[in-house]
Amino acid sequence: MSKTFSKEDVASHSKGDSIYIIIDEDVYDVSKFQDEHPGGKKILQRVGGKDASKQFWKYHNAGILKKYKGQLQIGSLNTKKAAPTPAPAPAPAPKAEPKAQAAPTSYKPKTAEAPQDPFGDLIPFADPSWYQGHSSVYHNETHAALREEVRNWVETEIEPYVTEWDEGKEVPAKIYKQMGERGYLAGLLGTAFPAKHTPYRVQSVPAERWDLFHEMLLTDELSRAASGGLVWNLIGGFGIGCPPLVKFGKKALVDRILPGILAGDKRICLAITEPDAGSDVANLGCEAKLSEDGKHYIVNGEKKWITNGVWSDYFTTAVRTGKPGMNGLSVLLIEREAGGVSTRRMDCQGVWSSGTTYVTFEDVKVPVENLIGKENQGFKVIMTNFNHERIGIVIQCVRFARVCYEESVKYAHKRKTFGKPLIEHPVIRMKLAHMARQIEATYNWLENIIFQCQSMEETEAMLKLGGAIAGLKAQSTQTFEFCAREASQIFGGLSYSRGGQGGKIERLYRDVRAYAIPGGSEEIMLDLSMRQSLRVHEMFGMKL
Ligand code: HEM
Repeated sequence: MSKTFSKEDVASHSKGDSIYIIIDEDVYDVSKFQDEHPGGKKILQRVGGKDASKQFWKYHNAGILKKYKGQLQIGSLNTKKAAPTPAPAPAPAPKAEPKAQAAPTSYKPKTAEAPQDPFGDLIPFADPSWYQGHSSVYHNETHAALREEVRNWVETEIEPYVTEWDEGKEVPAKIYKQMGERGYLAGLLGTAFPAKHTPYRVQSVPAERWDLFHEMLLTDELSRAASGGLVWNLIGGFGIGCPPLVKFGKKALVDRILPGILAGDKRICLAITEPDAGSDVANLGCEAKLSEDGKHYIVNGEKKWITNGVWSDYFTTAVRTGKPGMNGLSVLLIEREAGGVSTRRMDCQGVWSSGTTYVTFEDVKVPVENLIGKENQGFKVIMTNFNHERIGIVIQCVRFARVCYEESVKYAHKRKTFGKPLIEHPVIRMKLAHMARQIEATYNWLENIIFQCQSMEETEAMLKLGGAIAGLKAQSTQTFEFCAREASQIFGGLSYSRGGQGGKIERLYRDVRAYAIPGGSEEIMLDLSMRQSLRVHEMFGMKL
C-alpha cells in the first residue's frame, strides 16, 4: 500500500462513479462499494473526496476497517507520518528490595511470577489484571506468549468474519483444521500435552510446559471473538467428547483414532442428553445390548442438543447396558461409519454456528473394544468429565461478560446523549461498575479453581472441587447474563438489530441461555454446590 495522494488528488474523486474518501489519513476507493454499502450510497457520496474519519467512527467499529481494508484501501495521504513505533510498555513496577532496617512486616510469597509486560488495550477490567502489568502467582512468560499468539490469530483470521459465519450457521472447515495444526486441539484435553499422539505443537509453549492455565487462556482468547457458536464449533464437541476417550479408552482404540482427531481431520462429540433426560443423567434410556457372540453392542436410541453432532465422525455416547439408575450406564465410542447413525441439525435460539444436533441410533453395531471405561461404570466417566466441561463454560462466560463490558466502555466514550458522552452519565458508570465487580470476582475464583485442579489428582479433584465448580458455573452464567443485559441497555437499539456496532452484544445476548442451561442448569448447579460440598466435608470431619 505504498501509493500516496495529496488532499487535492482525493478531492478530485468526489462524485459519480469515482469516489475516494479519507479515513485516518488512509485513502479508500469506494466507487464500486457505494452500491453495496449497508449504510446507503448517498451517505458515502456526501463525503466523497473528503476526510470522513469522524463520520466513519461514529457509525462503525474497528472490525469493519480490518475486514474491508484489503479490498478498498488504495493508499495514504502524502502528509501521513510513518506509524510511530509503539511507546515502550510501562515498565513493571520494580520488585521492592527488602529494606535492611525495616521490620519484617510484609511477607512476599516466593511463588509470585514476575509481572508480564502490559498487553491489550489497557481498559481497566476489560482484560484480567495480569494483562495489565500486575503480578500473578499463576501466569508466567509462556502464558504471556500464548495470549499474544492466540489473540493475533483471532483478530486477523476469525473476528472479522464471525458475524458472517454465525448467520451462515457454519465455520469454514479450514479454521478447525488450523486448530489441529496449531496444536490447540491437543492442548484442550485437561491433561498433559499428548505429544505421543500428535506431531503438532503449540508454537509459543513447549509441550512439557503445557498446563491448565494455558488451556484456560486458549479458551479465553478464542472467546474474545464474541460468539458462543464459534467457540462451540471449534472446541464444544471436542472439549467434552475427547477427554473420556483419552482418559478411559483402550490403548488400541486411542492409538487408532486419536491422531486423526488431534490433527483436526476427524471430529468427535459427546452424546449424553436425550429428549427426555438432561441434568438427570442417571435416567438415560439409550440402550446398548450385547450381541450373542459377545463381540458387539447393538445401540438403539435418541440423543438431543448434541453440539457438533452434524459434523462428527465419532460420538462418545452414554448408553444403558444394565439395570435402571446410575449403576447401569456405560460409555461407548460410536463411529458414524458403522451405519445406523442419523443426524439432523436443530434450530436454536443461540450458538448458531455450533451445529446443535438431534441424533438417532438405529441398530448400530459397536465393537466391545469401543467401550470407554468399564461396563456399567459409565457414571464415573460422565461425572469426571463434567468438571472439565463446566470449567470450559465458566472461562467462556467470563470472557463474554468482559466483551460486553469492553464494548460498552468503548461505546460509552464515543456516543453522546444530552450533550455529553454516555460515560459522563453516572447511571452508565454505575452499570459498568456492577459489571466489572462481578467479572473480577468470577475470574479470581476461576483462577483459584484451576490452580486447585492442577494441584490435585483427578479423583480427588472430582470429589473436593465438584461442589465449588458447580457453584462457579452458576456464578459465571449469571454474570454473563447480567453483563449482556446491561450492555444491551447501554447500546440501546444498536444491540437490538443484528450486526453493526452492537452486533457482538446482540449475538451474545442470544447465546446466554446456551450457557445457563446445558452442562447443568443454574438451579441444579447451585443446589449441587451445597449438597456435594456438605457431603464431602462431612467425610473430612466437618464440625457443626
Ligand atoms: C471504508 C468505508 C466504509 C465501509 C467499509 C463501510 C462499511 C459499512 C458496513 C459493513 C456497515 C454495516 C454495519 C456494520 O457492520 O457496522 C455500514 C453501515 C453504515 N455506514 Fe458505513 N462504511 C464505510 C464508510 C462510511 C462512511 C464514511 C459513513 C458516513 C459518512 C458511513 C455510514 C454508515 C451508516 C450510517 C451505517 C448504518 C449504521 C447503523 O445501522 O446504525 N459509512 N458501513
